Amino acid sequence: MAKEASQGENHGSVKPPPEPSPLRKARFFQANMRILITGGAGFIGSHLVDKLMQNVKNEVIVVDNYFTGSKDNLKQWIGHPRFELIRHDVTEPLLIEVDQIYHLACPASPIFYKYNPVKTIKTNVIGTLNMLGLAKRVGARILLTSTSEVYGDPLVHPQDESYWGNVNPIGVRSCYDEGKRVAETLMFDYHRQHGIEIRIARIFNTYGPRMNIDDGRVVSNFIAQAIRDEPLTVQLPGTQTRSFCYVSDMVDGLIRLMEGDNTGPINIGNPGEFTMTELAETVKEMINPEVKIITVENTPDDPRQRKPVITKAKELLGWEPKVKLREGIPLMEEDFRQRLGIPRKN
Ligand SMILES: NC(=O)c1ccc[n+]([C@@H]2O[C@H](COP(=O)([O-])OP(=O)(O)OC[C@H]3O[C@@H](n4cnc5c(N)ncnc54)[C@H](O)[C@@H]3O)[C@@H](O)[C@H]2O)c1
Ligand SMILES: O=c1ccn([C@@H]2O[C@H](COP(=O)(O)OP(=O)(O)O[C@H]3OC[C@@H](O)[C@H](O)[C@H]3O)[C@@H](O)[C@H]2O)c(=O)[nH]1
Repeated sequence: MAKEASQGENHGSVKPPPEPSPLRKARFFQANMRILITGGAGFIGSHLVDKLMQNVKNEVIVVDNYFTGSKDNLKQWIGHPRFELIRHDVTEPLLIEVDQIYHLACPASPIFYKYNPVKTIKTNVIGTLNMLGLAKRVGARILLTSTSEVYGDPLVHPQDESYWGNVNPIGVRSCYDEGKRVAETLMFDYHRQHGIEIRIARIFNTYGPRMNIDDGRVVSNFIAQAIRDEPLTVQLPGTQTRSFCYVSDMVDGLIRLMEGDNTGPINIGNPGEFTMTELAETVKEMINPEVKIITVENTPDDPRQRKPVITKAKELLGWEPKVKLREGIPLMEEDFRQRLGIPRKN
């Protein structure tokens, strides 16, 4: 039996994991840890690279197809002897030797994941199968960045990991929501059938520097709009809620999950809950009190409420978020102002 503890109810019997590379057991030659990050040129992925590269015992390999990510996010590491960057689409098989896989590759902003929904499903299903196949061949541990969207438009509030969700299987968000649900299923089937060491993080809305300025997600939209003196676009009804986690807290949680003994799924998010109207008012007050707030049409199936229960993350990972929304917004504003070339008014 694998030693790690599965979360949730009965996950069935688990085969022993495949053998990792003999280098891991070498007595005299202690090799570096080789860590693959799929989607590492994106927002969360590039912050994860920064953190993992701080450990001189880590070698980091990023694969990305640059659909929503950019080499710019990794420019400080290009050419570093412990860093490699590969242009690759995870829907194609990948044959490399690694010890850990952080599998993030997938467009995350609704406007991007809805742009080519069939590709989004392929990325979640075929991409995750390919990464699990790689994990099986080389005996690597694999972490999937799943999402709070597996809870759909939740009928239970706040959401803990035992909730099975309320997802429309045929809606415009389903390519992402159902794609991630299948990805979680594949992770557990490879775990039970082949003994793969898996970790599943259910990430709640995350924000911070380096988000695409035209990413379309709410925090980046509001901050860019406030800086550009454009009205903040609250999608109706404005009473829908989200809970926003700062990216450094998120990266800390992901690494703790990877290094710990629990498969998950584990919610990683900040339980501070805000309506979109409250968020707009906060951004207005903090960045540009002159700016207008307007309401605009929403898109179908927008979840009405979302807030994580993080008891498991606290108890099993010793993790909880440190950065409050009012502390994170100025850090993101600073980054956006630099990239947009718009200094603060006096
Ligand atoms: N940011 C959030 O609020 C949030 C919330 C829940 C889950 N997540 C998950 O975290 C992960 C990262 O999200 P993010 O916010 O950094 O998004 P992002 O769009 O900035 O990053 C995703 C990265 O994956 C790459 N990618 C997409 N499809 C690919 C493919 N087929 N092959 C190779 N690379 C591909 C993109 O180019 C990009 O660099 C995603 O899996 C997302 O579902 C994010
Ligand atoms: O300009 C905007 C953009 C968005 N919104 C609203 O803000 C809320 C959040 O929308 P976002 O697009 O930022 O993100 P969502 O919460 O809908 O989805 C996200 O959830 C978690 C992750 O898996 C993904 O990053 C993404 O799917 C929604 O209610 C949306 O209607 C606005 O009010 N104005």
